[in-house]
Amino acid sequence: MTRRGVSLPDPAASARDRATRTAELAVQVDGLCKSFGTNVVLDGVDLHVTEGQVVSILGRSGSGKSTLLRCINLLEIPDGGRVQVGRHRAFDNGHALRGNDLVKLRQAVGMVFQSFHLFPHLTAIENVALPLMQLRGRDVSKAIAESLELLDRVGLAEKSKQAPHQLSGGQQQRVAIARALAVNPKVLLFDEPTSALDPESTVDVLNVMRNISSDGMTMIVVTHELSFATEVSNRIVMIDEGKVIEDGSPTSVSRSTNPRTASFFKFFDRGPRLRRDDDQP
Ligand SMILES: Nc1ncnc2c1ncn2[C@@H]1O[C@H](COP(=O)(O)OP(=O)(O)OP(=O)(O)O)[C@@H](O)[C@H]1O
Repeated sequence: MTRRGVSLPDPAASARDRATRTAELAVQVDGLCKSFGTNVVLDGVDLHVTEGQVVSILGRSGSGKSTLLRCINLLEIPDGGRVQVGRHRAFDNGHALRGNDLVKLRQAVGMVFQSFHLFPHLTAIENVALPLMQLRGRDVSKAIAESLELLDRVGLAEKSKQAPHQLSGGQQQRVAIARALAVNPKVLLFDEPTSALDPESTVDVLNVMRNISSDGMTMIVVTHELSFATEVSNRIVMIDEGKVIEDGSPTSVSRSTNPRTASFFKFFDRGPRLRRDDDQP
């Protein structure tokens, strides 16, 4: 496989240092419960994420990973527990934010989906400019200038005038990441951002995510990419049957003797390796 990607510093170390220095909680989830009918999906999940941390959420299919993400930005309304993002009390004491408070929460929490969710009738730059105009009050020329900078950040400035159907899946996902960054979120949630991509596009997208993490962005990433989980994130949380069964450093979790964790790591291939500074060209 071609290993194409940008050469980057070690973001895990810098993000970890920053997190240790500030130790401010960006996301606080306590006792989160969510059921769909009789299907208990989240059963008392706790997750505290400090600013600058990159947390990978791992677990078998159907274990509740996406539901956890979707409860953080209230795409799903929890049944119980507490969710706080920065100063936004998303869900507390049975009450979920609504109206303008919900809009503000959604600005604080960017989300990147598996299937990109770009507007098909808009160009790449228009997709990124839209939230800048609608949510951050930029005029057209300023929104376009900022969008170009964001597209440059994900390596796509030269594709700014292309429509989504003229871009590869990996390029579309990078536009989606630029768009998520446009609202200047406090935290970015990624729901299996590379599951629909070929290995080469996967490396491109993971390298962009690594870049963003090295800039200090707080990230919670549902992924099956063990390379990302072990090489980029500071922390791995494993969910199994709606409960957190592991929460620790990539090294400690990947060496866990818990049979369910061990079989998970054995089952999944480590995936495409990300390129580091010391890689040979
Ligand atoms: N809106 C919904 N209505 C009913 N059931 C749902 C809904 N969303 C999720 N579920 C169920 O909740 C369970 C957990 O789903 P979830 O998508 O959170 O799992 P996951 O760990 O992200 O899985 P995967 O890795 O396959 O994406 C599954 O049994 C799923 O069918």
